[in-house]
Amino acid sequence: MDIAKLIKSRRSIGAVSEKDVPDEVIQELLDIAVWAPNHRKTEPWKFRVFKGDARVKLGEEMARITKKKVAGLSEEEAQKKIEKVRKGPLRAPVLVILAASPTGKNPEIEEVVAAGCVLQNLLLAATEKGLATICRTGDIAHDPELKQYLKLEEHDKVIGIVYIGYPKQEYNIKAQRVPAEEKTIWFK
Ligand SMILES: Cc1cc2nc3c(=O)[nH]c(=O)nc-3n(C[C@H](O)[C@H](O)[C@H](O)COP(=O)(O)O)c2cc1C
Repeated sequence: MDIAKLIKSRRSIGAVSEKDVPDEVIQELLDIAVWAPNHRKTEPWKFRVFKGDARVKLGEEMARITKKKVAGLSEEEAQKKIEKVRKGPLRAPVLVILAASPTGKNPEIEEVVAAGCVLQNLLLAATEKGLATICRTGDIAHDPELKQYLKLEEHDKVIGIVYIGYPKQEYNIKAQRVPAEEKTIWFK
């Protein structure tokens, strides 16, 4: 697909079927995604892939962590929040958690940006293959305890949880962007 068309047609889509996305397809997407620019070739990113029952266990871990953080909410609100977090990972057959892993060789922002480029590569490569994706975060994504569960280092930063699956239907989602012109000053 023409690159401009691909970039503009990518949309965040959460509603996917339970149909499995083969491991080889996910591996191929990750192998494409890592072709991102990165200063001093530090390649400051890590992936954690969840499929099958590992998603259930991830949801349980997220619920366990969330339970500790619902002070101040009513019993009903707390329960609702915990259950939402528990079920979260079941919304797609595959979750790719992408983290930036700053190496100290570059300013941290540069390493985070490089991982952000990986994110966009991943989303576009998936779109090109007819897969639906959405990157989600929320408080839980940045929780230090979750990082441990994900076998990430303390200084690693979760960029997002990318939900990947086959779309339930064809979507024609209207989207728009503020023209770049409105955010640009040219110096000539
Ligand atoms: C780092 C990052 C985190 C995001 N977190 C969430 C999220 O927690 N929940 C959500 O619904 N969408 C999340 N999104 C997706 C945005 O909502 C989405 O990209 C935006 O609405 C624009 O829509 P589009 O992706 O279809 O162009 C996130 C996107 C990025 C890049």
